Amino acid sequence: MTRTIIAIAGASASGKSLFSQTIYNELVNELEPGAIAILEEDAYYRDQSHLPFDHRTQTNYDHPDAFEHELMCEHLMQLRAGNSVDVPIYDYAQHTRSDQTRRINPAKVIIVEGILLLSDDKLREEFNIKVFIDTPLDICLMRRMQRDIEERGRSLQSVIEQYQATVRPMFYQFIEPSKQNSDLVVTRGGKNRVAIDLIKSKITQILQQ
Ligand SMILES: Nc1ncnc2c1ncn2[C@@H]1O[C@H](COP(=O)(O)OP(=O)(O)O)[C@@H](O)[C@H]1O
Ligand SMILES: Nc1ccn([C@@H]2O[C@H](COP(=O)(O)O)[C@@H](O)[C@H]2O)c(=O)n1
Repeated sequence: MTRTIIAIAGASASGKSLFSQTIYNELVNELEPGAIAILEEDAYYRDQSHLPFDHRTQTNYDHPDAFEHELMCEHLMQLRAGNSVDVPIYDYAQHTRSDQTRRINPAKVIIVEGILLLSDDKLREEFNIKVFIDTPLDICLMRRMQRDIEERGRSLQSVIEQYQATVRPMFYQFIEPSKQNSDLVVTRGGKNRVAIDLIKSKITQILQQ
């Protein structure tokens, strides 16, 4: 069976999760069970349980080295080959993996979302369709502040410091240039209805082949 892997990349808080999740939620009930799956790059942040908490807060989470991309690549190859994989579950408040995993079955269409998907040569080879969510960075920062404080256990001060030290510089060094590797650039993030419908139609077409 041919499987299609769709990558959704872009800055932190650009709307990648909302975009991917909207497509998934709107399709999942009208498709046969197991036709579509969703996978997050964030699940592949390296395990740091061997480090004290204070050290874990100092990690540059926007540099490619923060991710175990080799494991992600291996999992994508396994899914393409028709095998299930056990994906780590990441804990943002603890800055490390939890001891739980989530089983992902080999769906015909797999949506993958994450900040650095298109900057990694090996990972890029696994993607059939590459989308870049292009949201202005000031909008991303506002959304990130709200989300990180409400959902990821952060203080306003820590969001501002991390943004200046790593998030913004790594965006310009790695994420923004990777836009050139995309097939499609989507403006207005997770609520671009035309783009959501286009990807949904493409997925429906793939599943009918
Ligand atoms: N177009 C949009 N309009 C309003 N809010 C949005 C939009 N896109 C995303 N958001 C919100 O911004 C926050 C970050 O979006 P999210 O999808 O989690 O970003 P990412 O996955 O790129 O980090 C979330 O709270 C989300 O609901
Ligand atoms: N312990 C961690 C791990 C990651 N981050 C930040 O998450 C961002 C990527 O996730 P998005 O959902 O926003 O795409 C990335 O910019 C990291 O800075 C973190 O703060 N702490």
